[in-house]
Amino acid sequence: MQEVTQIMDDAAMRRSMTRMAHEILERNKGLDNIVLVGILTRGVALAERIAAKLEEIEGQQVETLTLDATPFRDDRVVDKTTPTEAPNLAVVDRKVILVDDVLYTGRTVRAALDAIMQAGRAEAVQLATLVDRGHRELPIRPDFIGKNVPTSRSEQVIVKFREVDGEDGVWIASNK
Ligand SMILES: O=P(O)(O)OC[C@H]1O[C@H](OP(=O)(O)OP(=O)(O)O)[C@H](O)[C@@H]1O
Ligand SMILES: O=c1cc[nH]c(=O)[nH]1
Repeated sequence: MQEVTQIMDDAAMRRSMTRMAHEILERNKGLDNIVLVGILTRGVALAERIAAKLEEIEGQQVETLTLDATPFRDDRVVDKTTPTEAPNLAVVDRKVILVDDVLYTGRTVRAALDAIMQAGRAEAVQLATLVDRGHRELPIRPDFIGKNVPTSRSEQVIVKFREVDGEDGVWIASNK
């Protein structure tokens, strides 16, 4: 039987995203030259939420770009016979904040970093995630974390965003 437990409601998510926005501003001393790059699917929703919060706090717009890291993955079947095209992302000389909803093995972020490098040389790349659930397979560590959630590998973290899923919240699903 699957047991599903909610660990963040919409208010908790909102508070975490607000804190992350403040941390981004503090670390970067403002928003100059910053671009948020959201990884499909829910990283994009998170990036847009954080961008809206940054704008609310600073009164300055921040650009949000969308990245599909799938062609750059090393752990799912992709066509290796044709070279992967560099994504059309304006990152050259900008401070990129890579955004994803869950950080687990780190393989999605590795693929995203590969995509960003191919798009051009960013001034810096920082990583923001709503949930860090551990179990990294690569030396990747987030700069901005909504919530650290210790998990076992058999569990699943489910993040929902209103824009994508019709509601906001985070759940852990485990098989009992
Ligand atoms: O650190 P990792 O082990 O790579 O796992 C994290 C990734 O897994 C989920 O994406 P998923 O692959 O389910 O795609 P989706 O967001 O498009 O549903 C999540 O949104 C992260 O992108
Ligand atoms: O538990 C997990 C692992 C990877 N990606 C998710 O969205 N949840």
